[in-house]
Amino acid sequence: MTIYDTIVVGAGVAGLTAARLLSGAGRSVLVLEARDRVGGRVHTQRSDGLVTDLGASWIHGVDDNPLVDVVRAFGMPMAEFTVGSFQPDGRPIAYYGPGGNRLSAADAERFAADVHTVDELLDRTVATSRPGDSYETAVETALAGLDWRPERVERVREFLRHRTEEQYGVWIADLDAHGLDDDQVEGDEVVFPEGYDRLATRLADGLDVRLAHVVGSVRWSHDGVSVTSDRGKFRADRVVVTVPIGVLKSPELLIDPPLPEPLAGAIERLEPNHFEKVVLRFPDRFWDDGVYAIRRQGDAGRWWHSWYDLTDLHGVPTLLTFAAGPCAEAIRTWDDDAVAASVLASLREIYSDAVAEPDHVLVTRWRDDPFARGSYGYLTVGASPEDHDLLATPVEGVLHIAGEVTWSEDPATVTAARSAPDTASPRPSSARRSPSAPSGLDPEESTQAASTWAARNSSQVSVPAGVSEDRLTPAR
Ligand SMILES: Cc1cc2nc3c(=O)[nH]c(=O)nc-3n(C[C@H](O)[C@H](O)[C@H](O)COP(=O)(O)OP(=O)(O)OC[C@H]3O[C@@H](n4cnc5c(N)ncnc54)[C@H](O)[C@@H]3O)c2cc1C
Repeated sequence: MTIYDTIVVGAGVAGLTAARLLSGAGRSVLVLEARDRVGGRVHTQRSDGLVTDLGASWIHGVDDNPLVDVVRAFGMPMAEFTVGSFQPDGRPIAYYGPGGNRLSAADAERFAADVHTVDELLDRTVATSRPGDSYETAVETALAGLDWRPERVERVREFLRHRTEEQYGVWIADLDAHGLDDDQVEGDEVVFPEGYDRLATRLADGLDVRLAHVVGSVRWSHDGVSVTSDRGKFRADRVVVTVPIGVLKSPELLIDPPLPEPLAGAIERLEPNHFEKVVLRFPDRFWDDGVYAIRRQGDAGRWWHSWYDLTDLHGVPTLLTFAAGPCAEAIRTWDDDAVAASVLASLREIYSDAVAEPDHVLVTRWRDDPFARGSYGYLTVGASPEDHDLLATPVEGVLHIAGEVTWSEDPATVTAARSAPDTASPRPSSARRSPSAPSGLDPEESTQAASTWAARNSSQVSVPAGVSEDRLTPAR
């Protein structure tokens, strides 16, 4: 039986990056992937000539983002769409008030200013929160200090609730006070008109990836690892496990002996969320021109409050909305028609009869996907951002958990999945972006691996002329 240097479990962005770093450093690497495709939660549907990202769409901030170097090297065109992090302003947004009328520009500006005021207060209440405080507690503490009339406070409260749901797919009282600590966007946000999946297919180039291999157990000792899939058993000196937090928590993947502390505690405190996309394509546009998003305030927007205009990106009239947190939990058992009917009823409260029946509706089901079991991880009340780092603690130099949920600077993102395999041990915050090692590599080898990574990307990938800033064209 071949004994590999490293087996990587999972061919998402984290697993493929880890495999490239290691094989670039001369290691023999085998990647085992349960699905019949690479990319994991980066998944693009191509049908009827349309390109739809069903998982990740955005890079949430291109400044100083290592992922941007990779997508540029791969020649992936990007389009600016700076609205993916639930900003209250910055780009044109059509706000509809509780009564269903569009807010004037001045009212929308006043509302956005209120959100910024509370955000500043919130920074302080989060920083001084006690262990065990929820994000809701921090928000209520910030709001309690205001002498505004109740209606004005309520608009900001509901905005922060919706932001928690869209950013982390969880009800505000179930997220730790520090659950949005990483929520800063540096620079423009971009999306991928030709599909985000190109990143994964390019990363997989030249790697030994075995698709349709569902790993059921990882047995490890000082002597190495034995990984059993439904298509056979494989051996290696070490293993990098990049499956999502929902899979790590499930009994479907056995790690034997069980993960020790501090990893076990971190897994307990992190949870997979409820967050799904609903994409609707219409025969004609009926919504406001020249806006990135439409937002609804008041009780009517309890579930469906934000729609993103993807028309220019998709080439046909298209709106994207999210089922997040309690809404996503509630619609889990609904069929797509019922979900569409609910979304359309909300749109009709704004645009009445102008809302046509959609030609096409797409509802994702990541929470029920056995190889995702949620869209990404969040910090339960009592958890700490450090839990992400603790989960990346190498186990006896043999086993390393990597993936989105093990990176505390930008967890829940493709950026995190790209960065997590760089590290071998918990990092002080100041050193989080410095390249360190995948499991089992010492710092010197790590630097080598990182340079090999860079060299491979520049020598093996032909970068078409003009790819860089000038491909950052607006999506609209
Ligand atoms: C709806 C949605 C929207 C999102 N939006 C954004 C966004 O706009 N921007 C952003 O940056 N991020 C976004 N994300 C998050 C982003 O997609 C993830 O953080 C990132 O792709 C995770 O990469 P990963 O490699 O860590 O995990 P994955 O991509 O999940 O890779 C893990 C791999 O392990 C495989 N696997 C699981 N179980 C087994 C097993 N038993 N045996 C073998 N293989 C197994 C899986 O099939 C998968 O391929 C979104 C995610 C979703 C679902």
